This record gives sequence, C-alpha cells and structure tokens, in this order.
Amino acid sequence: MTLDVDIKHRQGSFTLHAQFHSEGRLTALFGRSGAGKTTLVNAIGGLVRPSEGRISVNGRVLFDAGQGIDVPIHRRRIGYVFQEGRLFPHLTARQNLLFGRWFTPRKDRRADFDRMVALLGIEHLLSRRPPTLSGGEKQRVAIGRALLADPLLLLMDEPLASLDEERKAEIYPYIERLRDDGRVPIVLVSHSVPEIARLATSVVVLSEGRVAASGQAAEILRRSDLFPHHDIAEAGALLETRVLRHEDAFALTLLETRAGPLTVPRLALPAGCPLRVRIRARDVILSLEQPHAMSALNVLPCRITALTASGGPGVDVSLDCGGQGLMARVTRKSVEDLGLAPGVVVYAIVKSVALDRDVVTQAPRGEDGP
Ligand SMILES: Nc1ncnc2c1ncn2[C@@H]1O[C@H](COP(=O)(O)OP(=O)(O)OP(=O)(O)O)[C@@H](O)[C@H]1O
Repeated sequence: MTLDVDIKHRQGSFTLHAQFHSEGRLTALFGRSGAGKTTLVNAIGGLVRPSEGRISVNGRVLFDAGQGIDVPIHRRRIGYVFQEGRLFPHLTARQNLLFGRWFTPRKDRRADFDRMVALLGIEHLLSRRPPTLSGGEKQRVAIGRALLADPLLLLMDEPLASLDEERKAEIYPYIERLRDDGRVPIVLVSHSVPEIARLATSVVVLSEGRVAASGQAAEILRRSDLFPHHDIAEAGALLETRVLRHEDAFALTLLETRAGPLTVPRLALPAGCPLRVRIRARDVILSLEQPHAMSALNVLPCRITALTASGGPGVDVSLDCGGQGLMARVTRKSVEDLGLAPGVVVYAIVKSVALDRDVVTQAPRGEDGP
C-alpha cells in the first residue's frame, strides 16, 4: 500500500504541516502528546478538513484542496478503531460486528465473517454484550467491526492505550496477524516505543505538528535523537533474525543474525522461524578486547561508525556488526577512557536475559530473517 500525505491544517494556535510517503503494511505515527497525531489520523479519515494539501491511499485521492476533492467520510472506506472500543452496549458482539457491514455497498463486501472472527479469536464472544467483555476483548470486537466494513485502510488511534500490559500482550498477536495478512494496510497511533518496535513496518515521527522523520521501522528506531527524553532508553537496533537451534539443557535458543549468533531465553518456536529482536542501546556494553571468562553469552565483534552526544553524560555509539547496525549507550567518560572513535573495533556485549519476550517478537511477513 502507499499512503501519501502533504497537508496543512490550523486549529487554534496549532498548525499541522505533515508531509510523508509510506509503503508500510503497518505505519506507526509516533510523537509526544500534542504533536498532532490524532489530527493527522482525523484528516486521513475525513473527520478534519485540512486547509491545504492532498491525501491519497494507493493512488486514490481522498482529499485535494487544489482540485476541490474531499471524499465524504462514508465513501473513504476507512476503518477506525478508537482508544475505547465505542461498541453499542445493547447489541451483542455479533450484532456489533455485523453493524460494520451495513455501510459497505453490497458489491464491495468481501471480508468473510467467519474468517475475521477466527483471525481475531472472538468466536466464543459472539453472543455476549460489550459490558460483559474485558477491555482487550472489546478492542478485538472493535477491530473486527472496522474490518468487516471492508476498509481500504485501517486507522487505529492508540487502540491499546486504556489496557494494562497483560491485556496489550494479548492483542499484539492479533494485530501482527492482520499486518501479515496484508489485506488491509494499517496506520497506528502509538506513544510506546516497544509497541512500535513490535508492530510497525514503517514509522512517521511527528513533532510539534511537523514530520521529524519517516522511514522503515529499523531505521527510525535506532535514532535516539527522535525520542523524548524518557524514551531514549528504549532506542536501539532492530535485528532481523531466525531461530537457529535450541539448547534445551540450558533453556536457551540460538538465533542467527548478520552480526553473529545471539543467545536468548528458550523460545517455543521451530528452527527457521523469522523473528525481530530489539537490542536497546542501554543493554549493550562495549569492550576493546574480546572478553573471556565472562557470564554474558552474546559477544559481537563490530566497528564504531559514529558517536552522537545525547546531552548529559550519555553518548550513543553506532556500530556496524558484519553489516548489521547496532547501538550502544555509554558515558562520555567511557568514550574518553577507552578512546572510542569512528573506525575503532570493539566487542558489543549483550546479556541474554535482556533479550526477553518484550524484545524478541515475530518478524513482519516479508522480513524473512538475516
Ligand atoms: N479542535 C481544536 N481546536 C484547537 N486546537 C486543537 C483542537 N484539537 C486539537 N487541538 C490542538 O492541536 C494540537 C494537536 O492535537 P492532537 O490531538 O492531534 O495531538 P496528539 O499528538 O494526538 O496528542 P495525544 O498524544 O495527547 O493524543 C494540540 O496542541 C491540541 O491542543
């Protein structure tokens, strides 16, 4: 899918001037509160009318101020999932799901009810009413309702924000399935770096109404300069990997990466399974010599490509490990003491336990390992 946005919109003292092109199956809109994410999503959905510009999805123009095109909301064929599900409380889950269909012309109805229900794992909920469902179950029904209207694009505005970590973890696999199913491209608003690292194929970073950066998830996530201060610790590299083999005696799994083998806690996945691993810059230690007699299992030889001062005591060290980018966050003092500079060969040390289920996730289809 392609999503092209180039719009200006003023509301009160705030101006949104967003310009980007995305080809991702799941494009995440990231930015701090008030950056303009909801305004942008509303403009794509037709709830907000920009003062200037153009929006098109797969070449289909939804809005073009210059040409006087402004496709009405119900003809845009865009699904919307809000933070709170907004289901009809007096209807059953099945009736809520079918409600989505009524607005789609008969000739455009392609989504298969049973298939969607199975994909979202909500078969057993169909006769229940929303007040009896958990937050996560409601959101799955809300996603199903949006998809059964056969949208050409699904907008999700922080759909998991009101859920606790456990409920979120329950829904991620369903969003991953939708993403990899590839039938409907998704635009997801998210505040959470781990969520983006898990789900996104592309990321657009908004800052004060402007696009600070946009591109492939891996490329954006290693740029700590793009993240608000409290999120910097989450910045790091996304590695495309594959399960190599298991070491059952130690409850460990070996992954194959371009940077070399990585050991992680045992995964219940078969050999060959493609994965994404996020290695946070704060979980990487650098050594000038190859360490031995040490408990950390992951030691990756690499070359420093750049040093970026991050303000305060920290410095981000960009590394090239056999063609795989990696990041380490060290102190300015370590940079001086160790003589770290571009071109210097170092060993990156990553503790296996830092690579837990939060950072080892299913790779989007198409990202097929190293
Ligand atoms: N109807 C409105 N009139 C005037 N200003 C508005 C209106 N709606 C939103 N704003 C302002 O526009 C800016 C962007 O708001 P928006 O809701 O798009 O941000 P956001 O990135 O989605 O924030 P959050 O993450 O908190 O939801 C904010 O400064 C907000 O106060």
